[in-house]
Order: sequence, then structure tokens, then C-alpha cells
Amino acid sequence: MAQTYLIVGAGNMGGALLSGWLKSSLVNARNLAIIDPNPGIEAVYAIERGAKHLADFDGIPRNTKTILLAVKPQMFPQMRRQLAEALGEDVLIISIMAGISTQALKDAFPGADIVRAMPNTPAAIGKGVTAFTADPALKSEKVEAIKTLLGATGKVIRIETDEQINAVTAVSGSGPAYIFNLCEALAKAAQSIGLPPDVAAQLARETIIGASALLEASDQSPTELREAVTSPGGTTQAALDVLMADDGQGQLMRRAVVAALARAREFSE
Ligand SMILES: NC(=O)c1ccc[n+]([C@@H]2O[C@H](COP(=O)([O-])OP(=O)(O)OC[C@H]3O[C@@H](n4cnc5c(N)ncnc54)[C@H](OP(=O)(O)O)[C@@H]3O)[C@@H](O)[C@H]2O)c1
Ligand code: PRO
Repeated sequence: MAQTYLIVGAGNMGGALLSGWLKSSLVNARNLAIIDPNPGIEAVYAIERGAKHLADFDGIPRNTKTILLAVKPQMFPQMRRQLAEALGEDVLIISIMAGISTQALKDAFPGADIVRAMPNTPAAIGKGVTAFTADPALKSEKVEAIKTLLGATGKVIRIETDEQINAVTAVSGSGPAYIFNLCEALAKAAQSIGLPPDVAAQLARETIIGASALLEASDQSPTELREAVTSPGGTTQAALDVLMADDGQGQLMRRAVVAALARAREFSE
């Protein structure tokens, strides 16, 4: 009999992952169970196609073997005991909750295989990147199965330590927001030098889309691609002198990821 895959928290990220599983036919909707008082659009789609929408942990099917934890980290302390009591043996817990450490998950689910993973929102269109960490002693077949599940939404990278997942959270987990904010900032700057708001927004958006697509399609490094835009003594160089100054974008980005890392660590306390 096929196992049941349980999603606890089917909002933005839980929904993106379950959608990837369905689209790649890794999981059939009838083998999914969802616990979420307010499921997102992807989960509603799955429920319409046969996924079980459970009101509480008591209804968890006995053959549930894989559990994706995708609630906000602040929710975890209040649900962990009840969830652990409702699960059977030999389960795999995949947590994508920011900052909840592998040790905290091991304490909550003794005996379970624990995977801590960090996806990002481009997962919703199969363009995500997910880093994960798992017990080094985990059998290679299980690791491959985990990579396949996480890889349904994009690239997968295995990393060594739990603390590195907090760093991943600060870089690629939160990273899409940094790029969207760059888009906002470029549009505002465009307006400030005289462009109409709709033109400014369109130029900023298409520049980021085009540059990202070029980065994906090209064999060149970001440095080489930047240099290809930059004529010596030209306009780009004038802008980069500001952005690449000691107190420029590099320093700002460092401060941003350090702040995100500190916040992830607070969830672990
Ligand atoms: N968004 C990202 O970019 C991202 C990236 C990587 C990892 N993560 C992690 O993914 C997790 C979910 O983030 P998200 O952005 O997907 O949040 P989200 O969209 O708010 O999804 C969380 C879902 O959990 C539901 N929920 C609340 N209480 C619940 C309960 N007791 N049992 C089951 N479900 C419950 C929420 O319902 P309500 O809306 O009614 O509260 C919501 O639908 C977080 O731990 C976050 O750290 C997020
Ligand atoms: N979104 C989650 C947060 O903001 C985790 C990474 C991206 O906490």
C-alpha cells in the first residue's frame, strides 16, 4: 500500500512543494494529507483532486511516513507534542521552518529520520534552490528519495551542518526578497531622475528579469557579465563606483544577511 505524505502547513512554501510533487507525479493527490486551517490555492487544488484535508492530528492516516513541516516557526512549540503522539514509527520529518534546529526536531520526534531543508519561493515555478542537511548515517537510498522530493521544485544542495542551514536561510531562503526589493529600489530611483512611475516600474522589472535570464543562459560568471556592461570611464562605471564603494552594496548585503542569520538563530533559542 502506498504511503501517505502529510503536509502540516500548506501556505506559500508548503503549497509550492506539494504542487511540485503533484506536477512531477512523485506523489498522487490521493496519497496526500493536509493539515492547515486555511490551506493555500495549491493545497485546495490537491484537496479537490483527492487529498485528505484533516481537521486535526487525530485523523492522520496510520500509513503516514513522510511529514513536511511548513508552518511558521512560532507555531512549532505549541504543536510538536500532539503531532509526535499522532505519528507512527519509521517516519521521515522534513522541516522547512526557519531557525528550528535539527536538535529541536530530534527532541520532538525521537526515532524519526530528520531532514532540515530550506527552499525559496521560486520553488513555486520549479526555479527554487533548496539546501538540506540530514544525518550522515542515513542510508543512501533514503537520501536519494529526499533529494528527489526536494528537487521537484528546483535545484538541491546537501550541506554539512545544521548551523549552515541558518546561513542558507539568510542567503537563498530570504534572498528572493532582496532581489524584489532591488527591483523596488531601482524603480524608485528611476522615478527620482524623471521617469514616469509606470515606465520606471517596467524598466526595473524587465532589467531584473533580463539580467537573471542572461545569468542563467550564459557560461560567464556574474563578474564577467558585469564587466561586459561596463565601458571604461562610462556611465555604468560611474554607478558602480557608488555601489562597489567600501560602504556600498557589498557592505549593505553583509549587514542584511547577518541580520537574517541572527533572526534565524533566535528561533533556535
Ligand atoms: N516563504 C518563504 O520564502 C519561505 C522560504 C523557506 C522556508 N520558509 C518556511 O516555511 C514555513 C511556512 O512559511 P510560508 O511563507 O509558507 O507561511 P504561510 O504562507 O503563512 O503558510 C503557513 C500555513 O500554515 C497554516 N497554519 C497555521 N497554523 C497551523 C496549524 N496549527 N496547523 C497547520 N497549519 C497551520 C497557516 O494558516 P493561516 O494563514 O491561517 O495562519 C498557513 O496556511 C515557515 O516556517 C518559513 O520559515 C518560508
Ligand atoms: N521566509 C522565511 C522568513 O522570512 C524564511 C526564509 C524566507 O522567515
